[in-house]
Amino acid sequence: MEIFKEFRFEAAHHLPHTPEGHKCRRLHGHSFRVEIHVEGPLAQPQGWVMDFADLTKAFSPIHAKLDHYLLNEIEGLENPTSENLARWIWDRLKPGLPGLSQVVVRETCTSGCVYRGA
Ligand SMILES: Nc1nc2c(c(=O)[nH]1)N=C([C@H](O)[C@H](O)COP(=O)(O)OP(=O)(O)OP(=O)(O)O)CN2
Ligand SMILES: [Zn+2]
Repeated sequence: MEIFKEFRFEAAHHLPHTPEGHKCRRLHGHSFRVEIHVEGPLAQPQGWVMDFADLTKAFSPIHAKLDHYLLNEIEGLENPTSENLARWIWDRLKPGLPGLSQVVVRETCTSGCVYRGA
């Protein structure tokens, strides 16, 4: 069984490796949405994989590092594409959340990335 929780944060970024004149080379912002998925058996008698509140606790320090920051200034996010951000989040969550199965980053309503650890 797999559960997920969605989190939101506001942040600015620019993509320094895009060609001259590319719109994403300019500083701009997004209302990012991040889904954290965890897979595992149903614990009994609770009848859940894990408490959604524990997902919130696990994501909370990461949220604090991202929300209302310029992502390019965060160590490891100097090139903050959706792909790099998804992997950055995964690397920080996985040690404390062994059942982590998927990180989804949505940059806009129509663009995003799914990372499953490889
Ligand atoms: N593979 C990736 N491509 C792009 C990324 C990325 O992280 N990974 N990021 C961007 C920009 O950050 C941009 O802000 C989002 O891209 P895009 O979907 O092109 O934005 P729009 O909402 O303007 O798209 P339209 O659907 O064309 O309006 C670019 N590419
Ligand atoms: Zn962008």
